[in-house]
Amino acid sequence: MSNLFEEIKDKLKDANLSIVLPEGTDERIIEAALKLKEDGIIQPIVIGSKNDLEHTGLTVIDPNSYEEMDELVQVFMELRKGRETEEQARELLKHVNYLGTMLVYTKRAHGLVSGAAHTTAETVRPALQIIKTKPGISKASGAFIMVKDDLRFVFADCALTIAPTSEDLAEIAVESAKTALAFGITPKVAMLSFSTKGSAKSKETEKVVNATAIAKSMAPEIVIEGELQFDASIVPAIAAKKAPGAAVQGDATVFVFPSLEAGNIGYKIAERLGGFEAIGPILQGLNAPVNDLSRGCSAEDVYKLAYITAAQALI
Ligand SMILES: CC(C)(COP(=O)(O)OP(=O)(O)OC[C@H]1O[C@@H](n2cnc3c(N)ncnc32)[C@H](O)[C@@H]1OP(=O)(O)O)[C@@H](O)C(=O)NCCC(=O)NCCS
Ligand SMILES: CC(=O)OP(=O)(O)O
Repeated sequence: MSNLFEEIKDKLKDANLSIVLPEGTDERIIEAALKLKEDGIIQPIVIGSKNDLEHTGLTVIDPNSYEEMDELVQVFMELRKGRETEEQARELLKHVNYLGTMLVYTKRAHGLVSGAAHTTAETVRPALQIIKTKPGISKASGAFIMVKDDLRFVFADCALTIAPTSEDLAEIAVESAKTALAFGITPKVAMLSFSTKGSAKSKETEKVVNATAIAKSMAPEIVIEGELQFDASIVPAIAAKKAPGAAVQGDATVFVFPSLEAGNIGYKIAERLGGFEAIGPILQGLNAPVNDLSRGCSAEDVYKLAYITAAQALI
């Protein structure tokens, strides 16, 4: 993965991109912003108090004195088509995540990383309302790149859709395969379940069976297999027993979890017990890159996610 970051930095060298970090009151954010500034590859823009942050030498936007706030309020009201009054819009844009998201929407910044001090809902709701999903994508989803030594996997959805339908899971599978490709991972997608190839039958397993069929029809060029238990997706000998002839033979690289419960719990177990580094959640399917952090993140996580976010802006 260290190579991946070197590759990313190399690609970004002449791109002149800026990433907004709305949580200027969090020490981890400031530490990461200073490191990004020192690298000189992407420009961090921190939202916070100019007085408190003056000594850092960082580019700071202060919601209380931002000279372009009136313009942002007008743009926000236009895009929200009268859902908020001007007073409500002004109030919302005092929230750092709304202001940061508007900076991205109006192309004053190329991407946003937040969530060290906010919940996922507080971080992503402005992006869902303002930046919205790409044409043809019905729901955004959140993937993690899981890294340990030379192993790299994509786990999804670990962040957004609480109870995905078969259609949602299929879309998550295709988007996750694209995320894998974008970060140098050859996608082999496992649609996870507690059943392998009909070993159990229930509405939950049927949902994954249907999702697999839909995903295959959406992207016949991608290797997608399901329904698979985790062991059958990652251990060749178990795949040979439980799923002989399946397109994935213990060599899956992209794991699509059947619900947010499974995905969020699964990535944290791999991270905290399995010793994997969890980079993300990387939001997939949005019109511009906005990425959430776990509140348990380190300054290093913020720093790395800022590079990943900038790399998404180039895709
Ligand atoms: C993602 C989440 C915040 C959206 O919830 P919400 O804001 O209550 O959703 P709402 O139904 O009010 O929708 C708000 C807007 O977002 C849009 N939206 C909601 N979910 C979306 C999705 N997955 N993709 C794209 N847009 C979505 C809605 O269409 C709506 O847009 P509009 O205002 O333009 O009509 C919610 O599903 C959630 O809390 N998920 C779990 C997050 C979490 O805690 N994850 C674990 C830690 S990572
Ligand atoms: C991604 C995630 O689980 O975020 P948090 O730990 O902040 O809830």
